[in-house]
Amino acid sequence: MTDEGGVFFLYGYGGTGKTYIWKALTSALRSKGHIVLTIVSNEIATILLPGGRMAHSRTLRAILRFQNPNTFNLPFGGIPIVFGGDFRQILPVGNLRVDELHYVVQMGFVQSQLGATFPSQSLPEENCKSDKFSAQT
Ligand SMILES: Nc1ncnc2c1ncn2[C@@H]1O[C@H](COP(=O)(O)OP(=O)(O)OP(=O)(O)O)[C@@H](O)[C@H]1O
Repeated sequence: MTDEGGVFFLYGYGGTGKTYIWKALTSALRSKGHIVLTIVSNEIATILLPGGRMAHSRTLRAILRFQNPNTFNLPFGGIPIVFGGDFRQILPVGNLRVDELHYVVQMGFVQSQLGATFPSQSLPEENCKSDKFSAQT
């Protein structure tokens, strides 16, 4: 990651290494003195990330209030943001099947005008099927 910031999206099946990358990123940035907010969508996920906090309006308002005249036109005012997750793990909504929900969210977010402006990285499914990590952990 450069010092220029940006918005990124990290995506992959369960067990492919998303949390591992977020933890590594968070530790690397905090060790350099940067402020990193780890915001998650459900209570259980707060224990997975160091300093994890539930997303709520107060947190989001603080992010959206950030103003820098030099980066005014950039998404989120130029704050570096790494979105991520696995849409297959979203809890059921109404009568939608998991694969339908996954499709709806992906189309609405990744394919949106905003989603089209930032790089999206998908972790390979083989990561979770292989035992290549188990020898190292
Ligand atoms: N690059 C890596 N090197 C070593 N171990 C790794 C690496 N990436 C992931 N792992 C290990 O693989 C396992 C699964 O990774 P992780 O929990 O990050 O996956 P995940 O995509 O966040 O899964 P989930 O979506 O189910 O939360 C963990 O035990 C993690 O420590």
